[in-house]
Amino acid sequence: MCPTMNILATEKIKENYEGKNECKYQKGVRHLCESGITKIPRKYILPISDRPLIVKKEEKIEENLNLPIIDFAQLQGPNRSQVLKSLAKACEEYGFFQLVNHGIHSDTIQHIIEVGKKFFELPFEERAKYMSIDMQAPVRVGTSYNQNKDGVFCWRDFLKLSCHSLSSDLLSLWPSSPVDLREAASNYSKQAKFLYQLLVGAILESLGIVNNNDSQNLKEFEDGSQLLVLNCYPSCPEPDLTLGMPPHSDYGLLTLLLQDEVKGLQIQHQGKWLTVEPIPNSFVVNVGDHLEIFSNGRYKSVLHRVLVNSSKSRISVASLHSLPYSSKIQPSPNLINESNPKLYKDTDFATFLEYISSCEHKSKSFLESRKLIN
Ligand SMILES: O=C(O)CCC(=O)C(=O)O
Ligand SMILES: [Fe+2]
Repeated sequence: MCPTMNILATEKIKENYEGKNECKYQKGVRHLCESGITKIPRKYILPISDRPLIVKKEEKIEENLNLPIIDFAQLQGPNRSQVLKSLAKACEEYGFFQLVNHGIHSDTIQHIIEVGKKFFELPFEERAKYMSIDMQAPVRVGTSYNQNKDGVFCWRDFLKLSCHSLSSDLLSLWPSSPVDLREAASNYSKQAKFLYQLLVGAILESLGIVNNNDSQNLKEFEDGSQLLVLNCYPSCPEPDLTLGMPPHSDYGLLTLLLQDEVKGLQIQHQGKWLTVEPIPNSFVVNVGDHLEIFSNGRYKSVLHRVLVNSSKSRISVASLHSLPYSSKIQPSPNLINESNPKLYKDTDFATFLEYISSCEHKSKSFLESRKLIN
């Protein structure tokens, strides 16, 4: 064989090999781990500058963050105005808070986490029935952040369930295994939605927006979209080379996040990545891009990411809430005046979907693209 032919043949073999591997990675991290790996494949290795700095326990300089705590029971009682001030401060300074005494029973919380664990333990073929690369599919099992576009994959598998109008038609599309998934997820999502509605009312009040005829129809905030995302981060043999989720902000108004007892969530605060300490049965609540836009930049949609670890897998359940898919999202006219000019372009859900499906994940790029002044 002449040397050129030799090079071409080698290239072809390499292409085939990589093509085959690409296909393997699309099947998710659990599937990959089931083959008994001891090193992570190149596909998951981040460039050095994007890798997390994982601090060993013995070194004791890990930076943990106690997020502001909002006591939901207090918010509903005579101290409401005081709690609203703390809520506003948390949304301005951190974009995050932990919500305690929220009234959702710990059994409901444990049930959805258990069901999540069981789902990801199902045989690959069972989970694969729900795999789809269509970002708008009402039920979607997938991997990484945006598996259609990500150059480097992240160490996450997920199940996304659209919860818009929990009709029996919609529920029949949800996974039938584990047997109690539909019941646990619909029960949980209804309660999370109710909590969100009360919270978003408090957020609007904290912004000084009251329900009057001049303001956007506030019903839109309550009757909007909801997406439940069950995240599974399997234990990882080389956690310092990859991430469970890359730095990102959430697109919606508010995200209510449950995490199990394994830590991993980090938020960016004053230029540092700080680990959020899990509080059992509490929610981590964060401001999304739509709320930053609506509040004309007063409340911050903050970058966060997820670390993985070598000994434990981790489950989290995010309930993402926003306006109805067809609504326009714009800075509230109530918050704009001569000294506070409009800072963001109007947007809608379709624009967001178009943006994320058309570019590789680049941290806060969607929100940045909506800014009028950079
Ligand atoms: O798993 C976590 O702690 C965070 C998940 C997250 O950021 C998301 O689902 O958007
Ligand atoms: Fe997130």
